[in-house]
Amino acid sequence: MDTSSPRYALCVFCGFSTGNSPRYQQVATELGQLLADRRHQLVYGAGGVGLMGAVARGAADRGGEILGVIPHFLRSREAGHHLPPQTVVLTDDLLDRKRIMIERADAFIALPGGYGTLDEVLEVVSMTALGLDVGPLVLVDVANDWATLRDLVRDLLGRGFARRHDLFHVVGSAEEALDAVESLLAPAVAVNSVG
Ligand SMILES: C/C(=C\CNc1ncnc2c1ncn2[C@@H]1O[C@H](COP(=O)(O)O)[C@@H](O)[C@H]1O)CO
Repeated sequence: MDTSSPRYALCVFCGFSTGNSPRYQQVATELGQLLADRRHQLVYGAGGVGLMGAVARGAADRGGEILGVIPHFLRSREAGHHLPPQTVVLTDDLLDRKRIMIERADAFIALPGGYGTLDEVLEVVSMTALGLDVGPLVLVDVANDWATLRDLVRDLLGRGFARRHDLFHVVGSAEEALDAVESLLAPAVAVNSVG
């Protein structure tokens, strides 16, 4: 087995703030560490602050491979003082950043965040709803963070403005998130396969 190349490129969306509880940073760090331990590449928004920084430092501490994608205008604002080593792709704007992160990823994991995170999550949700196979999306609940999104989906379904309810998965820990994406990405094994 080739152990040098990453297994999957996993894009993590999350806030450039830390949130109101230390638990958010703990989970973000753990996600970065586990992602690297399991030999996945981290694709993310190239930030060194907030949860973005915590995920990246977690991955870097364990020798993980990191691809950061960020527009020129955000680079100094979101780099902070503890940006770990990574390959950086500079983009002209936020739309290009989002497109490149989505193109480069096999699957998506979202931690809690603000408007930017919500925008990225909804981009993947709406692309999947349109039948574009961008990869599975797993949301990590740290403190019931995704309840309002689930309520919104229920509301859209109830009012006849959405048809699919299976556009993302919600889990309760970093480990469950990685278990979920790995099983969703694993090639199906044919029941009658030999060897
Ligand atoms: C696509 C455009 C506006 C929509 N807003 C955003 N789109 C993509 N990324 C964004 C947007 N606003 C902030 N961001 C970045 O997301 C990261 C996480 O931010 P959060 O708000 O803490 O969740 C961070 O890098 C933000 O800069 C305009 O064309």
